[in-house]
Amino acid sequence: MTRPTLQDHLEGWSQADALRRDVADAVLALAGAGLKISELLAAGPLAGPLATVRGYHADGDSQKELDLIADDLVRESLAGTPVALYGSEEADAAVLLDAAGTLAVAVDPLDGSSNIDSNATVGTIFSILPYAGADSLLQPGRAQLAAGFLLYGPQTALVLTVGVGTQIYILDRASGAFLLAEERALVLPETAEYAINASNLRHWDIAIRCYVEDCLAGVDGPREKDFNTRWVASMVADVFRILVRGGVYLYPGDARRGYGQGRLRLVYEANPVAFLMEQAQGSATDGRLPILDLIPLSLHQRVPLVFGSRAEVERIARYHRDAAAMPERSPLFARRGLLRA
Ligand SMILES: O=P(O)(O)OC[C@H]1O[C@](O)(COP(=O)(O)O)[C@@H](O)[C@@H]1O
Ligand SMILES: [Mg+2]
Ligand SMILES: [Mg+2]
Repeated sequence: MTRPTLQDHLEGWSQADALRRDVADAVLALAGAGLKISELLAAGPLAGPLATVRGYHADGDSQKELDLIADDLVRESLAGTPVALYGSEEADAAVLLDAAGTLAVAVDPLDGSSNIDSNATVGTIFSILPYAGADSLLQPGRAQLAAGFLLYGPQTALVLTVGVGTQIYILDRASGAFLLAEERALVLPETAEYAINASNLRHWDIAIRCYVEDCLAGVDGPREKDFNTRWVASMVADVFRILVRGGVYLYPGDARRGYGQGRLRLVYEANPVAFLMEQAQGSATDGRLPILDLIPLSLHQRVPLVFGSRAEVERIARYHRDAAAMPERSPLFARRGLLRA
């Protein structure tokens, strides 16, 4: 079976449309950077001290050696493409690459960087917007022209949307090309799997506690079915799993200092993932509004994030909107509660 390459697929989509061709150029450049990052990760310690902490963001998050190398590789790959503005999770401000360019690109060069030295899956997330001046990266997620991520696992994958479904490509190492593996990824609407860092349980608000409590109660609780937990601590790996077999991912705001709006960044992480989810018939919310409708106020703004199978995302949003929707409030379930504060 001959599979289309990423390049074939993008050429078929862009045809003679100038802006689409620019998007295709940017995506191919990002794929090229991804190939280099995947080679570094495959070599691990043989490629140097990739997990060594080299600095800190203003909000206290550490920057590892590979965070910085990946940022350089991505920025270099975009030079010479039609990208005007490059914003990176690793830099305070966006940089102008080419004032004549048509695109603005926001990148999380390495997502899941706490996993670098554990030989677990990490990735590179990107969001492509039309360039409209210095504040281009503050457009709402609905304005995205394309979004996706590279995943560095047993397979190196590229998950992409240009607004026509969500595609999955796998790197063919022999040719160096990304080959189409799934033309229309679809997130199952229902699931019995959820992903959350449960060590933060005591800091969650009542809606999140109630949701997780319902799942943990399994067949004996109000959901009347058993759930399974999955948490990779690499959002990209959780996104990929949800695309192939459903599930829901939660990184809510919590009561820890600096975590009122959760951990994930709207521009670099939540918007591209929300676009991929919606294009795969999943959904993404901050607990109240669809992520793609939010208007970013600053480049590094964090946002509570819940995405995945539609029925679960909708349930969690309902718990936030309407306390009465939480089964925990029912006197019957209250007697069985596992996690009561
Ligand atoms: O360590 P925690 O709090 O469980 O957070 C893990 C989450 O943080 C992230 O690693 C954030 O991304 P970065 O590695 O780019 O900072 C997500 O990929 C992951 O789901
Ligand atoms: Mg990240
Ligand atoms: Mg990162």
